[in-house]
Amino acid sequence: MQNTVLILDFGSQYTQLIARRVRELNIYCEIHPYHSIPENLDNFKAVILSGSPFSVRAEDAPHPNLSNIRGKLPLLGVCYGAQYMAQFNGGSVEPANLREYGRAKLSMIKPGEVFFEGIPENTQVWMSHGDTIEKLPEHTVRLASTPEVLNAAFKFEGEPTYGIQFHPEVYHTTHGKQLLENFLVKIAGVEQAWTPAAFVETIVHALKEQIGNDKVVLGLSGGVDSTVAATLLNKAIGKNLYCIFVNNGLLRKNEFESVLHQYKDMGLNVKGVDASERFLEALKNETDPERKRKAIGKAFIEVFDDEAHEVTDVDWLAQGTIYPDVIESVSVAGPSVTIKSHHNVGGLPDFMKLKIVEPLRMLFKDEVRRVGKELGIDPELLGRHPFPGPGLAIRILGDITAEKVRILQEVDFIFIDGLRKWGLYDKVWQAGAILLPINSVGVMGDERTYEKVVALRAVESTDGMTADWVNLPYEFLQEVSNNIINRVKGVNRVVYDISSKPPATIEWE
Ligand SMILES: Nc1ncnc2c1ncn2[C@@H]1O[C@H](COP(=O)(O)OP(=O)(O)OP(=O)(O)O)[C@@H](O)[C@H]1O
Ligand SMILES: O=c1[nH]c(=O)c2[nH+]cn([C@@H]3O[C@H](COP(=O)(O)O)[C@@H](O)[C@H]3O)c2[nH]1
Ligand SMILES: NC(=O)CC[C@H](N)C(=O)O
Ligand SMILES: [Mg+2]
Repeated sequence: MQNTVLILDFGSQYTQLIARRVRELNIYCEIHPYHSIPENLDNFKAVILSGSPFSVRAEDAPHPNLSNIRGKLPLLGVCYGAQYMAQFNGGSVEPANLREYGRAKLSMIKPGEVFFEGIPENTQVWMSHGDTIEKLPEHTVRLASTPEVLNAAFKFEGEPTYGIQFHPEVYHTTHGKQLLENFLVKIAGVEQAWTPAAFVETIVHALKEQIGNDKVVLGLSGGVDSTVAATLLNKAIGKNLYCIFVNNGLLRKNEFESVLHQYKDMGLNVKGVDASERFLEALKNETDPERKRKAIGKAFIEVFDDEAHEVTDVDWLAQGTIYPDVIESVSVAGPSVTIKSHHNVGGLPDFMKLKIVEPLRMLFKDEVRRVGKELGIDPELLGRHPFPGPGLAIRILGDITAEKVRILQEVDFIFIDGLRKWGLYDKVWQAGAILLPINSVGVMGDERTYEKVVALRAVESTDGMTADWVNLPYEFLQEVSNNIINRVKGVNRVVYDISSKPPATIEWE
C-alpha cells in the first residue's frame, strides 16, 4: 500500500484506537511493535509513536532506535512517545505530582501553528499519564499547556517532529481527529486515498498475484467476514475459489437454505453440505458447555476436511481473519504469544497444512462492512447480528435433541422476525432465544400444561466484550411472548433476560 502511516506500538491500550482514527481519515496505516521497525520505510509517509504502560525512566522501558525516522519523516509522539523524545534529547521526564487520568483543557495554544489549526483554546483533551515532561529539550517550542501540564504539546524547531502529552485518539479529546488530520494531511501531506473502492482494487490485484492459477478453499459461515473474503476472492480468481458451507443443524430456521441460495445468486462457487445428523450424533447426551463446543469443533474439522479433499490439488485455505485478531497476535508482548503450532504436528487434518490467504487481515470490522457494501453485498447480510459458531447448541441448556433444536428455531424465528418488523433489529447488537432445561406449569384452554420455558436475550454492545440488555418496548415483548406461546408447541412460558455483561455473559453457556 502506498501512502501509509506507520504506528509504532509501545503497548498502549489505545494503540488500536490511533489506527481507527487514522483510517477514519481515509488514510491507510499499519501498527508495528516498537522492536521491529520495518527496514524499508519507502512506503511510509508519517510515523506516530503510541503511548505505553512503561515509564521512560524505567530501566527496561522500550528504547527503539529512531535514527531512520526522526527528521526524515514527519513524526508525532503521543504520551509515552512524546516523553520518549523529550527524555532522550536532553529534556527531562519526572513523576508527576499527581497521576492524571481524565479530561483536561488546553488553556494555552500557541497561535498560528498549523498543528492546532481549527482547534479552539480550552478544547477538551484526554490525559492518561503518571509522568510529566518537566523540561523540554533544546531547539523545541512549546505549543500547548493545560493548567496541570505545562508541556502538553511541543515541536522540534526546523523539522516536522511533534510531541503531545494527551491522547488525540480517544473520543473525549474533542478535536483529536482534527489534530491528527492537521498532522497527517496538512503537515505530512499524506493523501486521503484509503477508500473501500481503493482497497478492493488493490487487494483483488494482490490476490491475483499471490494465488495465480492455484485453487483455494474457504469455509463460508453466513457471517460477514467469510462472505466478504469470499466475494473478494471470487473477483480475483473466480471458479478457482471453492466455498464450503456446512449445515451443522444448529443454524437459525431456514438459514442454511436461504443463505446458500443467496451465495449462489452472488455467483460464488459454493457447495452446501448438510451434516446435521453428524453433529447431532456428536452432541448426543452431551450437557457440558465446553464439551459441546469441543464436539462441534471436532465434527466441523472432520466435515471440512472430507469436503476439502473432494477438491483436487488445493493449495490454499482462505480465512476471514480481521485486523483486531492480527494486532492481538503481533502485540508488543512479542512473537511468543502468536505461535499457534499448527505445523509439524502429527494427525492434523490436511486442510490445516495448506497455505493461508487472509484478504481482510488489515481491516477493522466496520471497514469489512464498508468493503462489503462497495462489493454490492446485500445490506441485510452485512448487518446481520453476530451468531456463535456452535450455534443453537449453546442456547439449548443441557442435552441436545432434534426436537429441542426445532422448538428453539421456531422461538428464535418469531423473536428475530418481530425485531425486524418493529424496526428494532438494527438497534440491537445481538439477539436470540435460549431454551431452558426446565418445565413449568401453565394453563391453556382449561387444561394443565407442563412445558418448556424460553428466555429472550437482546443486548447492546460494540465488540461483545461488555454488553447491556436492551430496554425493548413492553408492547413488543407482549406481542412476541403471545406469538411464541400460541404458536410453538412445547413452550408455555417466556422470560426476558435483564442481566448485563459483566457479570453475566451474552450466551448462557
Ligand atoms: N457453517 C460453516 N460452514 C463452513 N465454514 C464455517 C462455518 N462456520 C464457520 N466457518 C468458518 O470458520 C470461520 C470462523 O467462524 P466464526 O463464526 O468463529 O468466525 P467469524 O469471525 O464470526 O467470521 P464470519 O463473520 O465469517 O462468521 C469462518 O470465518 C468460516 O470460514
Ligand atoms: O464463535 C463463537 N464460538 C463460541 O463458542 C462462542 N461463545 C460465545 N460466542 C459469541 O461471543 C460473544 C460474547 O459471548 P459471551 O458473552 O457469551 O462470552 C457473543 O457474540 C457470543 O454469541 C461465541 N462465538
Ligand atoms: N499513556 C501513556 O503513554 C503513559 C506513559 C507513561 N507510562 C506515564 O505514565 O506517563
Ligand atoms: Mg461467525
